[in-house]
Amino acid sequence: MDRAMDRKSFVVALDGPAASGKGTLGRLIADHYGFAYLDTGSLYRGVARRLLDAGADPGDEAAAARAAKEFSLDQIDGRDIRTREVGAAASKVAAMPSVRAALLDFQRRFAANPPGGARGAVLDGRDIGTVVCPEADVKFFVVASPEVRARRRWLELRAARPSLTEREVFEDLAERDARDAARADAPMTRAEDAELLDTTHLTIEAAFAAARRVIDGVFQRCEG
Ligand SMILES: Nc1ncnc2c1ncn2[C@@H]1O[C@H](COP(=O)(O)OP(=O)(O)OP(=O)(O)O)[C@@H](O)[C@H]1O
Ligand SMILES: Nc1ccn([C@@H]2O[C@H](COP(=O)(O)O)[C@@H](O)[C@H]2O)c(=O)n1
Repeated sequence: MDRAMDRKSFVVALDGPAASGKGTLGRLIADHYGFAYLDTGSLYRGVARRLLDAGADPGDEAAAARAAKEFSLDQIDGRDIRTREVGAAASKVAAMPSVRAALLDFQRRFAANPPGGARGAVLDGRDIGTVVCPEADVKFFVVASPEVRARRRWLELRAARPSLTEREVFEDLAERDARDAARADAPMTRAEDAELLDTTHLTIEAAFAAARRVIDGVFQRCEG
């Protein structure tokens, strides 16, 4: 493993639709291999949160681009960016090329020079394997059925919002996924060289074990 990682930062890219399990896997992979982890969705959510807090329209591209240019991760410390409203607004600002351009450099720098001197980086999002890090060492496209994803996200959100129904979450995810896949700039799509990881019937531990097998296989090929 050491020789494989002597060189540049080792990059793991995780893409896929909402609530498929990318972030869960990303954190586990980063902990296991001692890599830095970046949830790139939090950048788009942070921009959206800022606009909503300022009473601005998330459809206002000039305001969104300004917020993206001024964005830094510490702006989201302690802020609730995991709400339905922020998720929906994030996918609107994420369709704007000027917003994506303003956030691209930060993501690429994180991958190439992971913070804390880590030897690798795990990034999860929608366009990591296709646009942000097309040269990533390992790419996954993580999926699960829409029903299973809606259930998982509903279980997560209902404590803060007991009136929320599973159907509403299902519809939110369907709308967001459709917008993310249809936009012209950096749409959500599986990179040709990405491993498809379907977590519909996998526990978190089983999905993590499947991801580790792929990553360990790449390490071994690098060493051999
Ligand atoms: N294999 C699994 N089995 C059961 N629950 C899971 C599994 N993977 C993830 N979860 C749960 O599903 C929810 C969504 O997972 P996670 O946040 O990792 O998805 P995500 O793809 O990163 O979503 P988003 O793109 O919206 O950030 C979480 O509550 C997580 O604990
Ligand atoms: N690389 C990325 C990451 C995210 N987005 C957009 O942000 C929205 C929220 O992301 P979550 O991962 O937190 O669900 C998502 O729906 C995308 O619109 C993106 O475009 N590119």
